Amino acid sequence: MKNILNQIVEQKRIEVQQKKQVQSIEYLKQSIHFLNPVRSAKASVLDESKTGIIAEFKRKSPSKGFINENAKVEDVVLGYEQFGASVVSVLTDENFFGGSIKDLQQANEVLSIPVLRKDFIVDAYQVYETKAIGADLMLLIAECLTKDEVHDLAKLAKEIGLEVLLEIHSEDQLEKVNEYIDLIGINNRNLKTFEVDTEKSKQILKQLPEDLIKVAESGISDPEVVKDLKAAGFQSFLIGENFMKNENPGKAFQEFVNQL
Ligand SMILES: O=P(O)(O)OC[C@@H](O)[C@@H](O)c1c[nH]c2ccccc12
Repeated sequence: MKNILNQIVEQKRIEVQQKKQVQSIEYLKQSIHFLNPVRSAKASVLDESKTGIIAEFKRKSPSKGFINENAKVEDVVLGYEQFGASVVSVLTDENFFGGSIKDLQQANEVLSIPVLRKDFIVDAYQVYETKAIGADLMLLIAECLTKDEVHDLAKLAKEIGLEVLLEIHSEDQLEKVNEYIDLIGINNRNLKTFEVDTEKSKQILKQLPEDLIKVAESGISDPEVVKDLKAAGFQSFLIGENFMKNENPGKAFQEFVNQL
């Protein structure tokens, strides 16, 4: 049986082919020349006046179903920013996460802090698109890409002025890290089985290159876990559902941060 990640990537490739028919890659390339330079996520995460948290806007997920279907982007992300988020992550995948490019653009318009495009990037077209919609950095998921694909997509991202977060969840994916990666995320959640294991993330952390910003991703709902991961050496924490499951995610974020 196919796991969820394979299904998502298969669907994504079809989606990208369809998009290319509607708007050519040349058109996207031209439109990015007029954009502002990126707000650096690396710098924002290291900024001591902020929390190091990458707070996520996520309406639904394959593991949980609907979390907060009708949340208003501006309200949520402004709450995140106001109470000390370093970066805001916005899901743009529609089929599996209920997100959209529009959600990201709306977040981007109101925020001063950097915006991460959270999607399944498998094609150069999506890298240009990420820049064209105004995101500051993009996610690459090691599990869905070969070493060469990670290299080529990350290199292109850097060339057009995007930062790159590479997500891994096992030691053997470390070989996919290259000089174009700015932040490395260790996913506590196995995307195939949905199990969460922060102890394993701490083990992998020990083997990461010194100069990369280290992000612990997924399944975090307890401020004590953030403290523990920080003590282990993580500089940043990607948290979504724990905030989004509340009617007022910005307020939930504030309450969480007060306990750090
Ligand atoms: O909602 P959580 O458990 O706090 O997790 C956030 C984030 O890490 C998760 O959404 C995520 C991590 N890697 C991904 C890859 C694609 C889509 C989503 C994700």
